Amino acid sequence: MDMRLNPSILAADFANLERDLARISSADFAHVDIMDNHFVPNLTFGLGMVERLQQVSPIPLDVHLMIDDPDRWAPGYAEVGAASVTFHAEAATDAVALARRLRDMGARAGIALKPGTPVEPYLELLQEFDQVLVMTVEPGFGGQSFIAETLPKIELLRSAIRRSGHDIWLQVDGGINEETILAAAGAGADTFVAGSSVFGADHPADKIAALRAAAASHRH
Ligand SMILES: O=C(CO)[C@@H](O)[C@H](O)COP(=O)(O)O
Ligand SMILES: [Fe+2]
Repeated sequence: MDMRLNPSILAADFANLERDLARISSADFAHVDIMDNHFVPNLTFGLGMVERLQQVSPIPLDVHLMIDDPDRWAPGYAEVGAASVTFHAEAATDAVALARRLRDMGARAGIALKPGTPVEPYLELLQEFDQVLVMTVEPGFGGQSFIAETLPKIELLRSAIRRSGHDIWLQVDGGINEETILAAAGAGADTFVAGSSVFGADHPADKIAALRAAAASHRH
């Protein structure tokens, strides 16, 4: 099974994003957290910033929308060239229609679930998505601790993805470090977002390699 390691630039230096994107060029995607101060109690940046990051990033962008009304706003991120656009199930009015629209625009379509959101309603719809993001912290802030109670949801999704026969990426986001990545990989995650553990390291490239090696050692 392929795996991906996506550093979150939420933990980068916002005054030096081009420099920090260069520091993670050995990663698969740069994870970009969009927060609107409504869906989550924090605010980051929006479409204009993503358009510019897209122009200077050495690796493709994995956009995570923590915003209200993604049905209206998500296609704009596909339009500026984000490789993947993930919106929250709790915020979308018509998740399937939105995912189809994102795919038509050439982006990978992702659906995200907060720690307390059950996955069962989505298990029959998995083929509509290219990736599913299981939040392993409450969305809104970096630097929180991994919530181990999310592991059964990851296991359930891994089984359902396997049954579906589709190549759907299973992403975890929040509190991922060299210890917690073992549990997430063991439960079946194959795509790992890590913010503070990568950018808090003296050498982000070495941390990316260490996280990859840890995940590979516990591959499902
Ligand atoms: O979406 C989010 C937070 O809501 C994440 O992408 C964070 O940026 C992850 O940060 P760490 O927990 O790895 O510090
Ligand atoms: Fe995120």
